[in-house]
Amino acid sequence: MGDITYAILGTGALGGFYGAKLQKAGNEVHFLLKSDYLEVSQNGLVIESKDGDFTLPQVLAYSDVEKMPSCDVVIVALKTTQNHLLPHILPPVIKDDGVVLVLQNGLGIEEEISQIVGNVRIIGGLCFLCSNKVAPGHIRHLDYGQITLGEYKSNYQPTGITEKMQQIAEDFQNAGISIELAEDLLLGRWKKLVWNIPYNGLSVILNARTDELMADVHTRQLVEQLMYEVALGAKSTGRVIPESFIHTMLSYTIKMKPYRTSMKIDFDESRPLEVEAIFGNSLRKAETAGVNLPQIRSLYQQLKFLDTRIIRKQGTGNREQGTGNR
Ligand SMILES: NC(=O)c1ccc[n+]([C@@H]2O[C@H](COP(=O)([O-])OP(=O)(O)OC[C@H]3O[C@@H](n4cnc5c(N)ncnc54)[C@H](OP(=O)(O)O)[C@@H]3O)[C@@H](O)[C@H]2O)c1
Ligand SMILES: CC(C)(CO)[C@@H](O)C(=O)[O-]
Repeated sequence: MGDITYAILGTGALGGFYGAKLQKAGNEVHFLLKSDYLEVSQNGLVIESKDGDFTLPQVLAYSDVEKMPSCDVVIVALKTTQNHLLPHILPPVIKDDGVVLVLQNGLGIEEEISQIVGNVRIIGGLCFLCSNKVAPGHIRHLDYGQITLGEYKSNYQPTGITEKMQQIAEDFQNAGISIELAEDLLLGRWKKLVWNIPYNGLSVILNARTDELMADVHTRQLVEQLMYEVALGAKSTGRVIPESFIHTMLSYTIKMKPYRTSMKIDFDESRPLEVEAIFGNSLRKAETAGVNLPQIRSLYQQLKFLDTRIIRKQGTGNREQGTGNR
């Protein structure tokens, strides 16, 4: 049994999958749930995975953070559209010398979290994972799973490889989760956006899967142009994404099983979209450095239109941070 205790805030496709793997390997894991709480507290979690199916008939499930113990590592696995909840749900579950591990997509989230729990360490994780929640407490892991970990320091100064990163990496690796350690979290986050910005955005706007976007000469070109614009964004913050990385992402996606991106799934299910964390924050970071990213801005404007329509229909608020009027 590992010594580090874990809390999972958001037991969905990603949090449910990694949390279950950590528990299966013998770690103490506390799972926060919302609509699946009753099912999971009674019947546990079911994981269908390309690496082998398993069930955890009993898990430590909670519907209220006030009932959870404070933990060494708190994994933020909500959709970023729910991050407005963090000032309320994060402080009660994190130990004073604990670590917040942010496994969400997007940019600038660690900065936002440091405003809430400035006294604890924050590590970001870029998850190359294809996983869906198919029923309450039932996760389907389709492909990949590697996480790139990088520690946050104010203004995203590179931290190098820290001992904390190595300790957490060890637990994840023992649980069968492949880990890469990054010296520079901001560079890692921009690199992940090279994938998420074109595919998440275009899959929604053009109603297409990744294979369809890659099969058509025009959309393939558009994907590539957007990737280069993400690299420009990275450069505006002093980070260099080599051209070879863009080629790697293009061929990685061609080899990928036909994939409906998570933003497309959210759109199809009429759930709020992670527009601000992925697009808005990237535009704002580049803009602060005096760089305009017109093609990304165009995606952002279209996605905001669609997102606003979803939110109006639901009558609920997507309270993702951001000015919302780029
Ligand atoms: N899935 C992937 O393969 C993947 C890959 C890379 C990165 N990511 C990123 O990982 C993050 C999480 O994505 P996901 O795919 O795991 O989303 P998800 O399946 O929607 O999981 C989020 C979970 O948070 C729960 N939740 C929402 N509000 C809550 C609350 N107030 N209290 C407790 N639980 C609450 C949701 O429960 P309800 O269903 O009850 O609302 C849901 O189960 C996103 O930033 C995404 O971009 C995902
Ligand atoms: C990029 C990805 C499809 C898997 O590599 C996944 O990490 C995602 O949706 O962010």
